[in-house]
Amino acid sequence: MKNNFKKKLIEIARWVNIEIEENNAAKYEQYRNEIEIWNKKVNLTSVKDEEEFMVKHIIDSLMVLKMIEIPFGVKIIDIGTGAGFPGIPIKISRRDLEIYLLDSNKKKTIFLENTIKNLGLKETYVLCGRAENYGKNMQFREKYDYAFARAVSALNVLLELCLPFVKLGGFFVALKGKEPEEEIVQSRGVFEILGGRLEDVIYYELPIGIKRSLVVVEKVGKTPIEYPRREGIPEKKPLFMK
Ligand SMILES: C[S@@+](CC[C@H](N)C(=O)[O-])C[C@H]1O[C@@H](n2cnc3c(N)ncnc32)[C@H](O)[C@@H]1O
Repeated sequence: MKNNFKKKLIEIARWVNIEIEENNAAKYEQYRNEIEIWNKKVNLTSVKDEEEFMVKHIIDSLMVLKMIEIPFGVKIIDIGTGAGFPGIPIKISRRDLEIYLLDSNKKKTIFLENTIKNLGLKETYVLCGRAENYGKNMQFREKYDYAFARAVSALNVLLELCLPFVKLGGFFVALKGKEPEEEIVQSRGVFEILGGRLEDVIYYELPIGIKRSLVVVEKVGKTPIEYPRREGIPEKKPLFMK
């Protein structure tokens, strides 16, 4: 029954010490309903089960707020946001944040525009296009306090796509699986090339025992202007140190 959604979400979130307010739970329900409707025509998620949706999409996104102290009112970009993860759940819980949702898939960005309007989320903006192109545009380059990315690419590729957006002193946070170590080793030297420094790896567990991690990278130097390379190259020829 629909009314159970809010109660169930609040309860599941409490298993991992996340407190969801009743009115925000209603927003999450509305968001889920939007996804369900649009999923018939746009491939937004393969997660159909309600509880799985709560855990793998909503709670997993909110874990970022639980694990990292994000200051009031900062500017965030979610790169390869898809249906809005982690950006939209983060915005629902933290209305003070200014959120940019970037994705290259036009249909997904139409869904996002529509959903933001229906949910009444302020200071939430949708960018349609490739991270490689936006990252070269001075209007967006080194303008964000935080960049997030979940399920987009391997870490060495993500560093090239995401670090250009981050201000000096800001952070790029990659939402990764339970064993990010191999990707971190593969990214050795790449952090430095792009002006990053591996700050922390945070491990956590979702309510149904799924293990995940956050790779936190601080922006300590400017990203050289030749990065990101042109569209498709970061993925095709990831930066790699021998
Ligand atoms: C597997 S989905 C993940 C979506 C969401 N972050 C999540 O965790 O559910 C990856 C998304 O990244 C987008 N994407 C991949 N490469 C991109 C790029 N270079 N620039 C912008 N978006 C990109 C795709 O269009 C897709 O929507």
